[in-house]
Amino acid sequence: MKETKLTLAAAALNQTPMDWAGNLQHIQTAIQEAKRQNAHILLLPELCITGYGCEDLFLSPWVSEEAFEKLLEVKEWCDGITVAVGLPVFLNKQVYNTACVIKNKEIIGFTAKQFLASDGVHYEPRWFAPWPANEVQEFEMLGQKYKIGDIVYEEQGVKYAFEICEDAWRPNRPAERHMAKGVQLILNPSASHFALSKTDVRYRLVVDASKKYQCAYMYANLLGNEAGKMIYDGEVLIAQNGKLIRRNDLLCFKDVDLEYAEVCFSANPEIAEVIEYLPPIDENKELVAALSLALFDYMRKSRSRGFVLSLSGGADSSLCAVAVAEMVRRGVESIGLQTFLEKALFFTEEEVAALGQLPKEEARKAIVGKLLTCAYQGTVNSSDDTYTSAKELAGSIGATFYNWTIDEEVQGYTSKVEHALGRQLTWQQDDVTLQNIQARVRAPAIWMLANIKYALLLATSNRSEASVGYATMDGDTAGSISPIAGIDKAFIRQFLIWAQQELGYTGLQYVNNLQPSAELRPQEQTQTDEKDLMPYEVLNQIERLAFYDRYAPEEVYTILLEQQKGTPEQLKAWITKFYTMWSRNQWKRERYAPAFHLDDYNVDPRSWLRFPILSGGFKAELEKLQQQ
Ligand SMILES: Nc1ncnc2c1ncn2[C@@H]1O[C@H](COP(=O)(O)OP(=O)(O)OC[C@H]2O[C@@H]([n+]3cccc(C(=O)O)c3)[C@H](O)[C@@H]2O)[C@@H](O)[C@H]1O
Ligand SMILES: Nc1ncnc2c1ncn2[C@@H]1O[C@H](COP(=O)(O)OP(=O)(O)OP(=O)(O)O)[C@@H](O)[C@H]1O
Ligand SMILES: NC(=O)CC[C@H](N)C(=O)O
Repeated sequence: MKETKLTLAAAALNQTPMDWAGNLQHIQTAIQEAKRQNAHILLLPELCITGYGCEDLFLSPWVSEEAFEKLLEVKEWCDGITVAVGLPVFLNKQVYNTACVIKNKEIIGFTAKQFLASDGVHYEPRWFAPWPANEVQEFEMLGQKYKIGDIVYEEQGVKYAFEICEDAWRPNRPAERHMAKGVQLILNPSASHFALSKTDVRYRLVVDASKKYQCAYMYANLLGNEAGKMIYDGEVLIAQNGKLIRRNDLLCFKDVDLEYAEVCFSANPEIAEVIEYLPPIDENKELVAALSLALFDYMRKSRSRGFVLSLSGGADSSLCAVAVAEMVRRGVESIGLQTFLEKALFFTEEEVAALGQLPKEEARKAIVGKLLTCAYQGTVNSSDDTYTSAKELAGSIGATFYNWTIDEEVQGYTSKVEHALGRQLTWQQDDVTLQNIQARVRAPAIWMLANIKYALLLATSNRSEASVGYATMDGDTAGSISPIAGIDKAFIRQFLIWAQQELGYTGLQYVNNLQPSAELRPQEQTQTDEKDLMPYEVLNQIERLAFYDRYAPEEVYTILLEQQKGTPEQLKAWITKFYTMWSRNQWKRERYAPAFHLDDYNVDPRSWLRFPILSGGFKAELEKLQQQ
């Protein structure tokens, strides 16, 4: 085999479904950059012309037709370079998820995805048809004939072929067959959603495949919060024969993040620059990077002017506040102050100039002050501790902070209802009602601030309380996005300690000394979440065993008993409480504000976990459990 050297480039793109102009702009920028680096081949992410998250729009033939028109525009930018670009193709009344190869302004083929992603957050079989292995067909579009299917391409004698995202995740992956066809380079355009620690799986899929199939392997993922819920880390990998050659910094705030490398193809290729060491995964760092990029993209793509938050000084709302502060810190670090403010879309030229004059730290706080408005809304049941926590945290990050009480409004509603019923409401008889009215009365004023500021109202729900419906509907669930609803409470609490110590958020010292409490009952009752529910650690374990590992209630009990998580009686009581509350509160999970997918699973019925709203509530299974 004669030696050939090719410069390979791959770019992560921050796309948006159906933002034709924006998506094409990023594709053009990537092509220009790849040409500047004299790249022979440029790989772009899966479905990057339309965006990956177009949902049922993929079923409308006109969307594929429009994408084809855009492809013809992209083609014209590809002089002297080969570019792989993703789009849906409507053919024989079906839609195929394809990567189109354009070589020197000529379309030379479409590779169609063979394995459709259908687990967790993915629903591809609803829109696309899988392409059969080894099959190549011809089709006609706008008077031209094209090849589509399982194609092997060639660049200067180097044979290459594709695995499109999920293709690489299956045992019978196309790479198994590519080898026999003499393929030396595999391209993988992906839309692989972010989840904690997932990069490690991708690394192994790519690097191990390059070893197993003795080939070069290039991978390009989407970047950013594309369509609202899923976040993409923009991972770019280039590997050869089991060695990693290139990998970028994940979750950056750029529109286009391109990496390139010269790769030698021969019987025994010399691999010059090898990355020997990748730092170990730190899930806290991953979380803050994903959360802050997701918030920034959501804000600018929804054309909102920042965020409003009902800040209780407790863990959940404190995390939301820190996430916005980190959005500013990481964003400015990633793309610079000027670009960050321009991308935010609503800062005036004068503001940008004035902020540019300030010392770094001051500028950051001033930006947070514009982007985050918080209010502490106390009642007679609130403590000085939570007030101090909220005020100090807001002050330390520069957020705008208001403080008012809601006792008058609570009293107003309570008196009206008491008058109508002809009796007083009491904590003995009306506990939940008297709690919920406080949570509900916090909603209207905070919504007012959101309306005044044209800002997004952050709902602070976490996954643990979503599982058991431990929240007041239209009260503390009020909001337009729920950034942390995918993360469990135990993770949130350890994260805040880490953020205080490692990221320097000294304002978190107060919340880190508090026990989570709703503060909805009179203070002498010392309400805590864990007294109302069960230890969060146990709640999280039951949730995971029940809905991630999919065990039956009895099996969950046996596992927790073996792990000595409680006495038999305690465990039976907690498991019964969990399943009962889980079933009763599915309707609430249907009504949460859009949530980011961050952990390896979530409980959102619109993305990861579907469950009936009305059900038997595990009655028979829980009765059986009691007899154990
Ligand atoms: N299947 C179904 N479909 C539709 N609606 C259904 C339903 N099942 C019950 N409902 C309705 O749900 C309503 C009850 O729901 P909702 O009013 O939200 O209230 P509910 O779930 O009864 O109580 C809220 C719980 O959350 C706790 N909480 C509240 C606020 C903040 C915090 C905190 O941690 O800070 C904790 C509070 O201590 C209490 O235990 C009832 O009116 C009932 O009719
Ligand atoms: N005194 C308060 N002032 C402003 N908002 C409040 C107040 N009390 C509760 N809230 C709102 O209700 C939400 C739900 O309360 P919850 O207790 O679940 O969360 P938290 O207070 O942030 O954290 P923790 O549960 O750890 O105390 C809060 O995140 C906050 O948005
Ligand atoms: N777009 C895809 O095919 C994504 C599926 C793949 N299993 C992933 O999560 O990365």
